[in-house]
Amino acid sequence: MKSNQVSTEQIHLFLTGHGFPEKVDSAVILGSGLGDFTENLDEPESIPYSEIPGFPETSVQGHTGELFRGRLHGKEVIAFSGRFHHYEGHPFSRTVLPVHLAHVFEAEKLIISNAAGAINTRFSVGDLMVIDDIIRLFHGIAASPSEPFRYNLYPVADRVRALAAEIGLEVQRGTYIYLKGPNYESKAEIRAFRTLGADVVGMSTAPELSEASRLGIRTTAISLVTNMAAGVSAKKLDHSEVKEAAEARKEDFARLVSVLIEKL
Ligand SMILES: O=P(O)(O)O[C@@H]1C[C@H](O)[C@@H](CO)O1
Ligand code: HPA
Repeated sequence: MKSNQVSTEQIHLFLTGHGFPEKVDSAVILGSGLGDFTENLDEPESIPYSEIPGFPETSVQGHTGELFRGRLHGKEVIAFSGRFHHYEGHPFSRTVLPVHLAHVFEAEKLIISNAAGAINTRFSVGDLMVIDDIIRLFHGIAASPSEPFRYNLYPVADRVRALAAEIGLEVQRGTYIYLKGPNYESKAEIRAFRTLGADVVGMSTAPELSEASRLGIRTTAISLVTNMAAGVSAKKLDHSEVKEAAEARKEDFARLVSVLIEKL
C-alpha cells in the first residue's frame, strides 16, 4: 500500500516515532466541519498532514488536515481531521489512506463520518444518521473490473441507535448515495435519487467503507445532515451551511462517537 512512494508501514513508523502508540482501539475519520471532535480527546497530540511523509494535504474548507491521537474512556484513538476526496483529484487509492492507516494501527473499530444533504423529507438539518446501506452511481471503486462492491457495516444500525438512545440522542438510519461531486446535485437528480431509495447524499465514505470491508475492519458510518438536498427546501445551497450545521451539532456528534468508542 503506497502513497507517494511512502508505504503505510513507513508512515506508521514515523508516527510511532512521534509519540503515537503502536496500536489503537479505534480510528475516526472526521467529515466536513466535524474536526472539533478532537477537542474531546484526553492527552491529545497531533501532527499536521503536511509534516507526515507520504500524506497529501487537504484542500476542502472544514477539513483542517491534521492527524490526532489521544484517549477516550481510557482507549487509544486516532482521528483524521480531514479526509481526501476523489473530486480533489485524489485517485481512489489515496482517498482510502486513512483506512490503510487504521489497518496498520490494528484498529478494532473504524468510525467514518461525513456531512450530507437530506433527500428524505422526514429528515431535518442537524439530524444524525447511521448509514445502513449505500448506493453508488457512475463511479467504480473496486481495484479490478467486475470485482463486487463490498461493504460490511458493523454492527447493525439498531445497536448504534440503542447506544445513542442511552445518552438521550435520537439517530436516524438510512441509505447514503455517493456522488463524486464536487458540485451539488440538480433538483431533478435529487428527485430521481429519492425514487431509488436514497435518504442522504454525499461525496465521500463509500470508497473508505469498501476498503475497510476488504481489510476486515469493523466499521460504522455516520452522516450529519448539514442541509436539505437541492430542491428539498427552497433555500439556496451553500458550503457555509455545512460549517454552521456541524458547529450546532458538534457536541452531540462527539457524544455519539464517544459512546460508540466506549461500548460498541
Ligand atoms: O468529507 P465530507 O463527505 O464530510 O464532505 C462533504 C462533501 C463535500 O466535500 C462537502 C460538501 O459541502 O461536504
Ligand atoms: O447536498 C449535498 N450534496 C452532496 N454532498 C453534500 N455534502 C453536504 N451536503 C451535500
